[in-house]
Amino acid sequence: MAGTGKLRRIVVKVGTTTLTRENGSVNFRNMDLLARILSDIKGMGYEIILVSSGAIGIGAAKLGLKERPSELRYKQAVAAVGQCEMMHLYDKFFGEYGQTVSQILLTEEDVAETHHRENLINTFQALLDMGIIPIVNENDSVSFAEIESGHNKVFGDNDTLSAIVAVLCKADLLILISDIDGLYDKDPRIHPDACRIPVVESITEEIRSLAGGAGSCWGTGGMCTKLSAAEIVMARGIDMVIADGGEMEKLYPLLRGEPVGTVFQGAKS
Ligand SMILES: Nc1ncnc2c1ncn2[C@@H]1O[C@H](COP(=O)(O)OP(=O)(O)O)[C@@H](O)[C@H]1O
Ligand SMILES: N[C@@H](CCC(=O)OP(=O)(O)O)C(=O)O
Repeated sequence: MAGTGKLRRIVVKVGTTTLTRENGSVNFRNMDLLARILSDIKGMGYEIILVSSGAIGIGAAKLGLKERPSELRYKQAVAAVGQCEMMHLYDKFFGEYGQTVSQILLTEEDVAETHHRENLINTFQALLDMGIIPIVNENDSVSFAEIESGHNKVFGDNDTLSAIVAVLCKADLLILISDIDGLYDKDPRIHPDACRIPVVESITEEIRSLAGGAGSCWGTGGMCTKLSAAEIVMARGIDMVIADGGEMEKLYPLLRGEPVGTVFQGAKS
């Protein structure tokens, strides 16, 4: 696990719930903190790939909408506005900490088609070689898998997308930053007595039965898609951690191997 071996390449996924508030406004504090900590961690010698949700949430904030649009074409239009604004903010915040960022927007076909996939892997490698932080999102204005699908597709939400990116880039660790510090034995928003599960060794039916949907109108997928992501990376021997976006400083002890959030242990070969 983190902190114990030659951990080097980390995929970090951040959810809409960390980048925006429930009232719909952009959480600049969290975006700035994320940029500062990831820049710092990169300075410690790690390679960082950021998978960021938030195009629709940040687009809605920019347009003054009070809730996520429900019609597909409006979601896609809002995502087109929000992706631009989100990258502007990342460029600004990461720039403050001396980093260059880049944008990679993906659809399912980009990963499924061999030639596209190879190009994609080469692009990630070249960016990392140049010390640039790739920031990935689904290409929401073109693809409707993620923003419409629910949990049943192989590709179709940023939790799963981050797992696919982690596998493509042969990452050592996937960190999902959410509005909650891990998987609980029931949804803590509904059950205040819920207990956090510190370590998961395999995604059993019992573990699946604990996962509920998104906790707010801004998040999508909830724990269901996070467990799908865990299943993908664990099968490839990659660890995954769910960590709390409200306690981002805990990424430091996490990388020292201290117990943080819920750790999903990758299969040992
Ligand atoms: N068993 C569970 N343990 C923890 N959180 C759960 C569980 N079941 C459902 N959830 C919900 O999942 C939410 C996080 O997922 P989501 O809303 O999609 O956020 P994100 O934007 O980080 O992807 C939590 O706020 C919580 O309400
Ligand atoms: N691609 C969409 C995010 C969809 C998604 O998976 O959101 P989240 O549950 O916040 O990770 C966007 O950028 O708004």
